Amino acid sequence: MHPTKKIRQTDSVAFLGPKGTFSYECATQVFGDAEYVPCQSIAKVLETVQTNKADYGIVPFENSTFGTVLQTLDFFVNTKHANDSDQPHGFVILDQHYLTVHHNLLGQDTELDRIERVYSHPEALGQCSKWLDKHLPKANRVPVGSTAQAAEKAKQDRTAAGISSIACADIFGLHVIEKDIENLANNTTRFFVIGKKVRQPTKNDGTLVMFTLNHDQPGSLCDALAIMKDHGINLTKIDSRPSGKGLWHYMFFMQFDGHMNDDKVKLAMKSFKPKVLDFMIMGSYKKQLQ
Ligand SMILES: O=C(O)C(=O)C[C@]1(C(=O)O)C=C[C@@H](O)C=C1
Repeated sequence: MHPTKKIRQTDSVAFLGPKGTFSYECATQVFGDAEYVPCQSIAKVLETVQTNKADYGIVPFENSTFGTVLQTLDFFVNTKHANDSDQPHGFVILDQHYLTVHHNLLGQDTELDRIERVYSHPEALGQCSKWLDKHLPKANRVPVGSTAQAAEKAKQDRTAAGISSIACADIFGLHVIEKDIENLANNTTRFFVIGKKVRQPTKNDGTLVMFTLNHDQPGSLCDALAIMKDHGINLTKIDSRPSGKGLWHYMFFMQFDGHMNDDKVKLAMKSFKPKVLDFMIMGSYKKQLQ
């Protein structure tokens, strides 16, 4: 059983809606019976947990084909510090879940020639770019809030199609024009489970932190990363996004092995923090096989 399934049945889970999205599929795999709260955007999912309107939230973090989900990172960047806390105001990452993602072209009309536009979430359009280039090179690619919103749009327009989960064909009463149109057959999205409380260490965990740096000081990133090496902590992913603090100024995201409450990690963070600015621990989660 997945560790997160220990929740009470009355707990509520915010997800990128409506029902039929991959976020919904992931949420039901993780939480089973729960009260589900559909949200219009990834930012709204996080805000819903932040403002206590749901106990948990599910957000996509990265995809094996198209990379990091920028909408999620950018919400993290804008998260405010709560007093002097190392943790962002209102939520922590407490678990993760991998979902195999198969995309399908859905529409009212099954003739490819008549499709003038294709709706989907920007991540899904990216994950299906090769199929679209080959089979629908002239169709406009229109980004919408989620893959299920794409199916909703396709239901309103005979000359459009949506890239969505297979479940959306039944939910919205659409034909499956083409199945499995993702660039890579093993297309997988990694989701974070967001909540209020950090989980206990399991001896096989990962942690995500974010920070900025003094960009004028040569070697400041190198000096910070050297601390992790010195403490024998393995780094597993680094991202950067505009920090919002000025032109060409960045927020760095660093993922590494270990739990924020492990003594080894605590010691490393004590030395790491003075080397960086705006440091925040986003959370720790059990590492899993995909
Ligand atoms: O639109 C959806 O179905 C979502 O749940 C969002 C999302 C994403 O943002 O990555 C989730 C999984 C897939 O990678 C495609 C889209």
